[in-house]
Amino acid sequence: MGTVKRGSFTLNLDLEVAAGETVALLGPNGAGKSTALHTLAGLLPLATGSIRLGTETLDDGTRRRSPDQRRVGVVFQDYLLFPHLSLLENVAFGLRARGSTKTAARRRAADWLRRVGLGSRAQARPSEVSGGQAQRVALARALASEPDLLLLDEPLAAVDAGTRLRLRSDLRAQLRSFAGPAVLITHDLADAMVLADRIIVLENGETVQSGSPRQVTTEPRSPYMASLVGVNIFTGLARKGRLSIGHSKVTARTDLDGRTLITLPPTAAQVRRDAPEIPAHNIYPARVVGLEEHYEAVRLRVSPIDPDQGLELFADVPITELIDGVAELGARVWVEVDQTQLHAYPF
Ligand SMILES: Nc1ncnc2c1ncn2[C@@H]1O[C@H](COP(=O)(O)OP(=O)(O)OP(=O)(O)O)[C@@H](O)[C@H]1O
Repeated sequence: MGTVKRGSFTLNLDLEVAAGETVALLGPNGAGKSTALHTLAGLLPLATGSIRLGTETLDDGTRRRSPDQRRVGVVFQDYLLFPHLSLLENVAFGLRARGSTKTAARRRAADWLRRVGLGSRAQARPSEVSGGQAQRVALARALASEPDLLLLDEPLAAVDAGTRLRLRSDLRAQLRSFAGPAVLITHDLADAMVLADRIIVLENGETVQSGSPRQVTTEPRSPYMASLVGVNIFTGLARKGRLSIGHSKVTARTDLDGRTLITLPPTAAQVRRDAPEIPAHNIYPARVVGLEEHYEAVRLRVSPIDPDQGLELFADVPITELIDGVAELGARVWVEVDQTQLHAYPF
């Protein structure tokens, strides 16, 4: 790919997807995910660079194939099914538009509805099926025209949490059997992890990191990605076997050398009311500056009284271990960082 301009926003994306591979573009609102998807679909022009699909050039910054000249299947976030057509006619519509005869289009559409488990609902209208079923119709419609590239725009955003789990594994199976490249955009980490072989994290139009789902989650490279994973992230410096973190006196052993990123799970910071009997460099006084009730824990945001002593971080206190006076905004507490759970990796 290359760059895409949208008003004052610029997307700068280097994207290569192999046949049979699913890549997720993951990022916050306004990161440029839709811009990327619309450009691949032919709805927005490239400013520089090129888009190639197999041996064909779809856009080289000067000449561009229109959306209907591209063999690209798109599953939109809100599915865009025609309300007055049956599910069968919805799936057949794209085939008819691409020149299939009515009979052939209907036969193929019926076959695809069966493949997504909706063979018996072929005559229903979109208003008569659930959100999850509508999602499967949209997928069948995209796949029925045998696209060379499949694009999915937040494919599970419109379904409830329970349906989402089941639909996610169904969709994963469908993606596995799709032979071409697939690009998925989402801001849901679980969707990206389950559905994609590779994740590209986009922020402000730029790639922040890319790798396997495991790589991007174990070694997040931005505060956004760390917050999606649910870990604290800091910058540090490794020198002569010692890792110093931010300006704090909290240190740890390391084999690395140079600038590092460091994560710490919120469960690896203990919050206590009383000062320790034996002072240690990983224990420091702090104040509770934020508080969130979670299912089995209270997540506290603690800020060191002296920024040169400790780290500002999230700490989870299990409900079963809550002590009076700790889970209160403004409370003065002691924080102990479990150094064994600090994970450092090159910056
Ligand atoms: N029609 C438009 N004209 C000008 N700028 C636009 C237009 N649509 C979007 N933008 C800008 O482009 C940037 C990227 O938007 P985009 O919709 O690609 O982000 P996104 O990652 O898909 O976000 P979301 O998750 O909110 O859909 C934003 O800063 C937005 O303000």
